[in-house]
Amino acid sequence: MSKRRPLVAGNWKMHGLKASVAEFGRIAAGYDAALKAKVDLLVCPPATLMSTLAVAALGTRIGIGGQDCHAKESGAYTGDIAAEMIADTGAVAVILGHSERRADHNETDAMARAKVLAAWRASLTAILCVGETHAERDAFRALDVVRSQLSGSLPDGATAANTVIAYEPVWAIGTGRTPTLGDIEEMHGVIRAELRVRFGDDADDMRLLYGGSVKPENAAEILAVADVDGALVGGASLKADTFLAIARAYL
Ligand SMILES: O=C[C@H](O)COP(=O)(O)O
Repeated sequence: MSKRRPLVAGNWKMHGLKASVAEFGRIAAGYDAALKAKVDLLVCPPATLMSTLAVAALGTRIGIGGQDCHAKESGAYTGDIAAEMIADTGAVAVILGHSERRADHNETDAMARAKVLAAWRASLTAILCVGETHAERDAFRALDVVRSQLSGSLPDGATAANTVIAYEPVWAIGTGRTPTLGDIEEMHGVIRAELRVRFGDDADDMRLLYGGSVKPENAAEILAVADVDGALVGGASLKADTFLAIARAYL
């Protein structure tokens, strides 16, 4: 029997100033005993807020995560952040291979793979994102694209403790559009099957998140889909009310 505990993760992307610490406080205040019993929460703020939120999160059981890291431990890489630096703030996870990184920074599967290894080196959980574009789905290539992203960006050595996979169809991010529940189930089933081939029974304990326009209105039906173990939430994670409402779908 699977030991998967749901995870609702918020990706704040490039949103948030010092004033957002109060919003995090509202998330922490609303993460009550009933929610704590059912679902893990993770908040991934911009790098400028990571240390502050890691301190604010002490004692709340909410994890803090980064949104990207460099593959190297240190060096002359202006503007970059090492996984070790993320861990040093008190953060416990890092989002990697997000489609916005792939599109805006030309990140390849090989680069995402190197970053996953960096995250593990720093004892961070890697939240590895995969997902097809709309053109790829229209061309019936979505399953193959995601299989290929997984094989190219997920190194051997993945475990339920060090890795979370987030399926995020690129065309569903920030658009208000979502795949059908059947399409989400099919994709998550394929990802689980791929993980089983590589990692055996351990794959049954790995968490697979769905991401892309998750809101309070659609959370319950999406989170009830087989092999969906939580959500990676963008826009709706910026407000405590909507973020917590998504988590409450598990109550
Ligand atoms: O990482 C989060 C996703 O890109 C989803 O963003 P969204 O919830 O704003 O569609």
